[in-house]
Amino acid sequence: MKIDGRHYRTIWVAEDGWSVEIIDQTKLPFSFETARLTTLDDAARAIKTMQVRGAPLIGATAAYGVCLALRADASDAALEAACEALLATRPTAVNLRWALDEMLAAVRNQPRENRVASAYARAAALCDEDVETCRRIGENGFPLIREAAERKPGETVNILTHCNAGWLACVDWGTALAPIYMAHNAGLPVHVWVDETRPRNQGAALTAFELGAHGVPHTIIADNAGGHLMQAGKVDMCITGTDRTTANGDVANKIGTYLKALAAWDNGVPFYVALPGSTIDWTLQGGADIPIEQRGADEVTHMNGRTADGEVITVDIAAPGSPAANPAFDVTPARLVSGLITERGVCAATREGLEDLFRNETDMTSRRSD
Ligand SMILES: CSC[C@H]1O[C@H](OP(=O)(O)O)[C@H](O)[C@@H]1O
Repeated sequence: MKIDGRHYRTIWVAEDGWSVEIIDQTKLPFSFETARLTTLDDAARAIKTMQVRGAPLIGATAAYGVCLALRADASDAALEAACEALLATRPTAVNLRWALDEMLAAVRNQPRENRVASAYARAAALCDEDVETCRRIGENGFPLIREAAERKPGETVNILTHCNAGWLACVDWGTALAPIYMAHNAGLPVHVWVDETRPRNQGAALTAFELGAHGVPHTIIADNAGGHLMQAGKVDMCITGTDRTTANGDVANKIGTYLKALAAWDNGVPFYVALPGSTIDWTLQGGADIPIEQRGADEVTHMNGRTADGEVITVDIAAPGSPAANPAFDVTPARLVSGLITERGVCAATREGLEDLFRNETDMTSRRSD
């Protein structure tokens, strides 16, 4: 998408033809900075520290992490070690495993002298595919917003989203935000309630940043305000992303998603989840088996922010010495999901719905377990 009129993806190969540039999302929204990855360790660190985040972008970064590793050593042992190191960075987003499977399939049977070129070609193709996939998610989700607008002519369609599932979570377009961009671009009156999304504030810092940059009307809200707004009839639908959706339609997403889905269910508000096929884990038959990342307590007890004189600092926000727990994701059962918006269409959050859309993808032979 565009930043100050210039088009960006979230990740790209630098002019030297081999190092990898990313938008450093830990600097947003107060500073737009890029970072250059030149080694496997750089790529692993970028994922682990959330310089890049979001399931599709984590996968894309891991793909280029394999490229950087093979430049240093294209042996079988180095390839396996690189995939193992990257897989260990964050456990919940299945796109990480999916992307590594794709890279292994592209290079493992290549002679060593061809591996680097094959890896860069596959990584570039994964990024191009993600852009097209997310664009199609936008196209397939757009009618849901248009129909909501037709039900309330002349009024604004209010959509609640949680965390960041926009173009900053992908290579471009995004998943949950893609239909919103399409609707805005088509002139539909949309407004987005943006959950701040504690503790890392991806909503307040990233979703608000990218919606503002694109001119989409939005309001940041405390995570705990969504249910109240739904009770007041101020939310027409919810659309979130997902980091891993199981074969039966259970959805792992940023912590707090489940509570929004419960509030939506209680208030008759449609709750949609947008995802690419690469986020479906066909090896899991239910959400109870999804690994939930436990991140550091400091993310809960501390907050980054900008002071009045423009300095970005980290402050304590909790009673000193109190322990804190930080599960980074939760699982929304399929029964609370109104529909899954994918690049192949919209389906029910059921095995049948997913298999109807992804029939040729359900072959388990190409999927490794975590
Ligand atoms: C399109 S995937 C976006 C997904 O990823 C976020 O998690 P994180 O920021 O920790 O990588 C969140 O769950 C979003 O819904």
